[in-house]
Amino acid sequence: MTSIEVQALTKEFGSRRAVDDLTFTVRPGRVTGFLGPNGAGKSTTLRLVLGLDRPTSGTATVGGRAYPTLQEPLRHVGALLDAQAAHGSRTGRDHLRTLAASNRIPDRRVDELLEQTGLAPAARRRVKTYSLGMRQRLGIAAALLGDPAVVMLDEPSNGLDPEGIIWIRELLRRLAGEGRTVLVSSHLMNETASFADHLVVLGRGRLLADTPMREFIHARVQPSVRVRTTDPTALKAALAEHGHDAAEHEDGHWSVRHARVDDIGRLASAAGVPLLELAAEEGTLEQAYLDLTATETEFTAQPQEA
Ligand SMILES: Nc1ncnc2c1ncn2[C@@H]1O[C@H](COP(=O)(O)OP(=O)(O)OP(=O)(O)O)[C@@H](O)[C@H]1O
Repeated sequence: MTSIEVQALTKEFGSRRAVDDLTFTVRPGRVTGFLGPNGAGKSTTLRLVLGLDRPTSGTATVGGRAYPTLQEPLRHVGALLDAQAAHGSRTGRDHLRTLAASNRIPDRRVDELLEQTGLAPAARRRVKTYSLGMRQRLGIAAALLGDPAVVMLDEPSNGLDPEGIIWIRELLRRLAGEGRTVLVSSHLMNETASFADHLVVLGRGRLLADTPMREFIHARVQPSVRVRTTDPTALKAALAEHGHDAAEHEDGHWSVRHARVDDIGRLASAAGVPLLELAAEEGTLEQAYLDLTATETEFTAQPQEA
């Protein structure tokens, strides 16, 4: 089993600390969402893991080894960092073949990946004619060429159409289900919520959270019960009588905080309040993330140098 281990990792660019004493482990068999505002240090951390930058101090290893020491690295770690990186004058197929050859990966694997990523019809077109979404798919194909145990993707949904977004979600779930280590950075909270089991959250280069996604949400957002009725006065009275705190929304539904759906259902029924809708409302990742951003100083605006 191959984990990504980041240990006391620090990277300075001049006087700017992009990554600040980071320690975390990304484990196999689950999708880890990598979150944080612009400039938090996500891409720098991924680059350090891939040996594309040298740390100022600390280490980043994959399965206990530094990436540059891996032989035929595509067979161990697949990464998508920059979808624009492919050479525009090559065809998609040639781009993948070149990568495959340098890691002794057979050409048939290239054709498999072109099929899997939906690029087969465009395989013989030059990359410069590809849309952003197609380049993104090409980058994902490149990452998966060597059937790696570790997959790291920076904003993989970027530029994908709705069908592509569903495809990437299912792909990530499948890769984790196969026991691989999957680390995915994203700014899209709904997207991340749809595929991640675990979260690593950065703010100004520091670790703010390393926790299962459910715990991250539950620690910050109280679940509530959503209710709609034809008789708001009676509902309000019944809730107040039982000490429930309820808020009415513009569209006419009510949220009852810190409540269980069974209790509200029983209470409404006993009071003869007609219900049109009754549902448990789980907190969302977006709410939890915004709660964190509101409370952590690491999220406050970073002065940008000219
Ligand atoms: N090569 C570099 N030279 C100087 N500063 C850099 C360099 N690369 C990154 N930085 C700085 O390091 C900080 C972290 O940047 P990084 O790109 O890692 O953040 P990020 O979390 O990936 O952001 P985003 O969500 O916008 O992609 C930023 O302040 C950035 O300006």
